Amino acid sequence: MTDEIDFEVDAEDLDQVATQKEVGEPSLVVDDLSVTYRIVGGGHAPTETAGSLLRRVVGRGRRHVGAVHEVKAIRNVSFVARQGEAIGILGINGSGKSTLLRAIAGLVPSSGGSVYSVGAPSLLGVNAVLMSQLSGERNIMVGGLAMGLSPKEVNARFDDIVEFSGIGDSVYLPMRTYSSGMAARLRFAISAAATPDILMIDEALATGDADFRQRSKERMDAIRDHASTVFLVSHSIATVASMCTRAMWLDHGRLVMDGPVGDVTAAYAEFIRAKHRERDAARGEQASGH
Ligand SMILES: Nc1ncnc2c1ncn2[C@@H]1O[C@H](COP(=O)(O)OP(=O)(O)OP(=O)(O)O)[C@@H](O)[C@H]1O
Repeated sequence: MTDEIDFEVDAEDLDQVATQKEVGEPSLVVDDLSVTYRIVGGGHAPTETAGSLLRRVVGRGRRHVGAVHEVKAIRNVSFVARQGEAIGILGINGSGKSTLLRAIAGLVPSSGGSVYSVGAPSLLGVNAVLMSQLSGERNIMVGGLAMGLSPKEVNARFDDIVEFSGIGDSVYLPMRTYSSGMAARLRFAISAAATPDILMIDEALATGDADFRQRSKERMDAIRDHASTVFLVSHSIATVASMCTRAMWLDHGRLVMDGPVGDVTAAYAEFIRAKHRERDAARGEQASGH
């Protein structure tokens, strides 16, 4: 867990508001879900103090290289998502946002609780299958297959994906040559090419321009029209406010707030402002030598 606070509070581009749609049947039930990562080796817990480090170094501590420690990334989270909802997931670094999506997609095992879903939730996020040494073209195939499309379906949608991403002829170059914005736009275009029952997008929209965001929003709306649910992880309060109808706020793996997007983004923005004030005050004290 870091105490880094690296995201905006002010909505500089709230030109759009998420389209309200009639919500339908439950698409996903998350019941008392917990996820614990077990880390083998490394030798020390992240909370280690100078004292505990000294004890360990001089051999009186119990920890040793090869020790296992646990990170409770998700703690007893429960909610029901419905068809037609666009749900933003907010929280500072390390609060458990990606882990929650990965657990819903079945990519990490849960240590407690259950997830029930209609269809298979599809996750194409920052850490997804795409490979930097392959061209965008090959990655469209790899990503499309990972989203559940057949090779024929991927080929049929290839031009649309390239056009949506706006990367042009760069699609034939290795992805490692892309800017982070280009890569993020391509990932989003691939994930949005399928219409899964539950689409989960991890940090894909942060780098697009206004035009790309508008197209993304339209695509997310179209997916929701198909009785699907969209989850969107973002560090940007403005993105969640403009793309989502509902928001969840995670902190230390706990779901601290879940409700209409306006209420949650307002409370979360206040929390971030308070963190900024704390940090500035601490810096001020340091600077004045206290
Ligand atoms: N594969 C892993 N092995 C061990 N610990 C992990 C792993 N992935 C995440 N963690 C830890 O689990 C906690 C939650 O991480 P997660 O990536 O889900 O948070 P996040 O809110 O998505 O963070 P960020 O905003 O920085 O992407 C953090 O303490 C992180 O260090």
